Amino acid sequence: MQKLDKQFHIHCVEGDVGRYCLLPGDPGRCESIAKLFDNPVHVAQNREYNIYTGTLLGEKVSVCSTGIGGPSASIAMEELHNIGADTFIRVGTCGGINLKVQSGDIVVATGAIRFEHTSQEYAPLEYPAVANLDVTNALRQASLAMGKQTHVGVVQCKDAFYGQHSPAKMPVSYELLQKWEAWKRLGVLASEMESAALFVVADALGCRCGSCFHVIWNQEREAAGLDQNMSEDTSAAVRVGVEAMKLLIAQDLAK
Ligand SMILES: O=P(O)(O)O[C@H]1O[C@H](CO)[C@@H](O)[C@H]1O
Ligand SMILES: O=c1cc[nH]c(=O)[nH]1
Repeated sequence: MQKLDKQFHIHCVEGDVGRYCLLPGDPGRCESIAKLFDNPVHVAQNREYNIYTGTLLGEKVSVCSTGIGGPSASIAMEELHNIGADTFIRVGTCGGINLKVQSGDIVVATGAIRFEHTSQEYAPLEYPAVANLDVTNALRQASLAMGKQTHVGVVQCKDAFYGQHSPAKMPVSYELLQKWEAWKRLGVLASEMESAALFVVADALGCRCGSCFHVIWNQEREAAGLDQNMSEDTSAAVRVGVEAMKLLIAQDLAK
């Protein structure tokens, strides 16, 4: 596929997006991210891909939703990269695993467990899904500056949302329950669905990618009788992602 061609899924051409891209899963989260850009314009919408472009610190920045899971997230990153993007921040939601992670907190991923399959079509399982250090540091700095309770560490990715939430009813419960116990003992912070694929695809393409998340709930805290809180307000994570992107742009401009 030619670089200048309209990209098959995201329906964008070169010039439509910036080198800096925010990647929420939910198409409905794009508008709230774009509202924090200067001069945002709605560029395209096709399938789960909703795209706006504006500027931050005078540099062109875009937001493109990825939909749910590694397959559609990898397509978004590939096609955005085809038309010039090379720096990505996923702004997602997650469910806490570690007991210290509470509803409404922010999680910043240093790496992601590859319990999904998209990344295996890019790299063997021995290869780790690691976030870019500069992006991760910017996300941590932005979240702490906002006074948010911030947890930095490993997240778990999977393909089946209900494999996380109803593992006992799955025919492969023996595997899901045993591995979940391992994630807990290893101190894994939270579970989500796209970062493992995004981190590995970013490495394959020579791009930078990091992730921050709004914690919706924590099923382990609930099971331990600690709380049953749930929060769907992603506005803080959105601001963390945008502020971190500004930090990266400022660093790049200073080079
Ligand atoms: O809120 P988003 O960014 O979609 O992220 C999380 O929410 C979805 C599941 O509800 C998965 O995509 C998961 O990774
Ligand atoms: O529990 C959760 C919440 C958001 N996303 C997930 O994948 N799991």
